[in-house]
Amino acid sequence: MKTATIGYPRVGTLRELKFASEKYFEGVLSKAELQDTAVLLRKTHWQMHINNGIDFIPSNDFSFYDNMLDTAVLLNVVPKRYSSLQLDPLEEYFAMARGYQGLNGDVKALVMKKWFNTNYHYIVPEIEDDTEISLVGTKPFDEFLEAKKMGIVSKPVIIGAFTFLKLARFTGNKTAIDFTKDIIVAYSEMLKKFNDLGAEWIQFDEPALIMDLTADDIALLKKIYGEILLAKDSTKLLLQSYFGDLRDCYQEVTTLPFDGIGLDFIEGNHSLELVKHFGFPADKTLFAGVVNGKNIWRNNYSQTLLILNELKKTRATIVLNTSCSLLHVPYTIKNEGFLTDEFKKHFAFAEEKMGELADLKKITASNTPAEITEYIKNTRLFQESRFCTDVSVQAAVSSLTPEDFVRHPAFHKREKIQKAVYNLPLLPTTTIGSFPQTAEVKAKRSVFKNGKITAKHYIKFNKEKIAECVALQEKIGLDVLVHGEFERNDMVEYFGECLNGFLFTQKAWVQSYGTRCVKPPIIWGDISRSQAMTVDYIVYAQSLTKKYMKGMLTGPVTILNWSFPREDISLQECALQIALAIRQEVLELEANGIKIIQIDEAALREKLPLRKSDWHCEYLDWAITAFRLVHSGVKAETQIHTHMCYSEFSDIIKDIDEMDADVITFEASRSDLVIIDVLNRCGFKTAVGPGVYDIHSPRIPGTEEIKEAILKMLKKIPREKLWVNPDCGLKTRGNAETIPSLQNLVDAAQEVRRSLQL
Ligand SMILES: CN1c2c(nc(N)[nH]c2=O)NC[C@@H]1CNc1ccc(C(=O)N[C@@H](CCC(=O)N[C@@H](CCC(=O)N[C@@H](CCC(=O)O)C(=O)O)C(=O)O)C(=O)O)cc1
Ligand SMILES: N[C@@H](CCS)C(=O)O
Ligand SMILES: [Zn+2]
Repeated sequence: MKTATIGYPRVGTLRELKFASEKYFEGVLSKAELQDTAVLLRKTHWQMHINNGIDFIPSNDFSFYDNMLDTAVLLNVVPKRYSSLQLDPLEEYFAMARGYQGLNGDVKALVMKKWFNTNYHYIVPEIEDDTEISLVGTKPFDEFLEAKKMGIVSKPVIIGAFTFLKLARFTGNKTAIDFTKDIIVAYSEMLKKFNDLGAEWIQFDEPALIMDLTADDIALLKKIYGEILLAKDSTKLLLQSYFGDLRDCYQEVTTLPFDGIGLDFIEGNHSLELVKHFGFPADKTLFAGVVNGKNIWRNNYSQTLLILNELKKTRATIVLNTSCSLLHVPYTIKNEGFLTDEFKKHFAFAEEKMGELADLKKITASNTPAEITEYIKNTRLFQESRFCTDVSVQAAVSSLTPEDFVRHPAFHKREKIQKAVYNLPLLPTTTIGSFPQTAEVKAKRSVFKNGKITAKHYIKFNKEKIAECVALQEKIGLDVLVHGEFERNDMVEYFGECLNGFLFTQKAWVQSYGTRCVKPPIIWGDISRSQAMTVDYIVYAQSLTKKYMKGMLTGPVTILNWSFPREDISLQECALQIALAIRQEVLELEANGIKIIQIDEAALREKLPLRKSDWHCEYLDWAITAFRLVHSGVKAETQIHTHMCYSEFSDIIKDIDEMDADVITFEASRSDLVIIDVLNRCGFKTAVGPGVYDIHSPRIPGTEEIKEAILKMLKKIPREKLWVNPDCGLKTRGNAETIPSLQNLVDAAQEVRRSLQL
């Protein structure tokens, strides 16, 4: 069996692309220097594939920001507000990704959304009525030729036409169907061009096919590929799915004349069943996603062989593949100096996963796989005990009763009590928690972590930052203050470091969006809290002001979803363990006089199963209850806030209300406040703070712009329920844009209060 990967990380083992891009944005690095970094990274990644003997090596998986954005540019899907800036192509590309504020104009960034059920974010292409989709770009061809120069006939990877149209946003009256003719022409030309360049295979990524599909979707799929496939010459076409199974279109896909079909046997719960039930055409190649592209635990070879043995029965050619792009895992375990081999041997990051593919190739080639050294070693690993249980934690979870998940008194009673206690102005202003993580803050943490300064020195520094932050917020005139989160490297990793049961890494970076990366902690064992994690800093921050200081925590579902989870216990069990630990922190904050506590559940929507039928049974029932467990023990007057980064929750609005928080803040500005209508229609009880400006972009929103957003919200949301805040935390921003943006926010809220005589 041959081996393949769907795509590879691109940010660089030491985040070279991040640093080069950020220097380019600052004007410190030239375009040519940025391109040099990109060339070197691509070369390195291809070489890694060669070193591991991978047969199908991807190209065009590289991106300066995001592959959906790359595809939009390739297809001439550039909204006029960007093309009219008259920037050079790379600048125009970054203007779409990050917004632009400069000599040529002032434009917001395109909408950014979660990439399926991952912590990666894509840029949403915007198709206007007069957009002319056509193949205008050259990136995939250039990168194919670049690989060819290294002697590699790579497998170009392109977002497929179906997924592109399904994820795009149509801003006028036209819909996907009005653009199919043009997109078919563009993709057919692409096929021809690759054929001329000598590509043996081309991979069209179609993750949208694993979602619930309507009859119209299936008709669209058949139309698109029925025609694109007519343009096929000798270059073979691989339809690659991932993040689930093709249960709604398996027969259509296997009937179309693709040369290869990529199926996910990790997240695709029905994939094996579909193959067994309907068969798989013996004349096609089955790219079998058997190595997990999302989690970092080692592959269990004996279990994988069971799947492969079933697949062999189809008599199709089988290629050993990852379940999705390796973009979602870190580069290599080799760089982890702090983890001992006892731990490391259980993990496989991107590079090690290629090693696993190579092992499986060797094992499957043998008539006596059980005698192959790699197989024996792997079997032993899975027989070993991992010493990761804590019986007291397990007992605490199993003794939970339904009453532990209910907060008293009920919402409306609490609302009245809190109104009387807090005496906040209408439209209270606040922020989401973090303030700019400046170079100074990161450098101080770095020297602390490297043992060059003492804990005492580090804590003193953080307290100085907190004091500055509190003074700044008072000066600006915000109503509810935050401590700024200067002590946190990340809102999840920080808690992972404080809690028992987690492992953390040094260089295991994974791209989240653009130049932003995260280092997800690893859930190794049962989770517990042995000491307070935030209380000292929050209590200190509260001591500096008469205003309310929000305690700031990350919720159990988000900690779980943004970590690498265990595979030996259920996600529900793990979420409840974390919930019990965070609950203790909530109660300790309350006992220390903190009246308002925010428990971020930024990632709650993210892991909602991609198919509606699985929402409740597989997720919401335990995710919402885990959150409720965290705050059900507080007093009526303690105000619980939560925050979600994305407003993509119209369809689970009742469940969000069921979280029973007192206030929820969320992203709304980058998605045109659509969510506000939904809140209005469904009689949402929780008070809301829909973000009035986008923090993912460096542009400074004007007071008028923010006033407009507030007034628009007030048309749909009762004034007693509306909070005014940015979209998300300010950690990625600099002080230069944060201070004027927040001042404009406060000025806007005050002007609205005056104008409406609130
Ligand atoms: C809110 N979001 C988050 C998501 N996921 C998370 N896990 N966390 C989030 O906050 N998902 C959705 C959204 C949007 N996504 C992100 C993702 C990442 C960031 C971000 O700001 N990332 C930072 C890295 C943060 C971090 O871990 N910092 C560390 C390390 C800092 C560092 O680079 N240190 C240098 C040394 C510095 C020196 O010596 O001067 C080094 O290690 O080499 C820390 O602060 O300690 C990023 O820069 O990408 C935001 C939103
Ligand atoms: N409290 C966090 C939430 C981000 S989603 C922050 O402000 O960064
Ligand atoms: Zn957020």
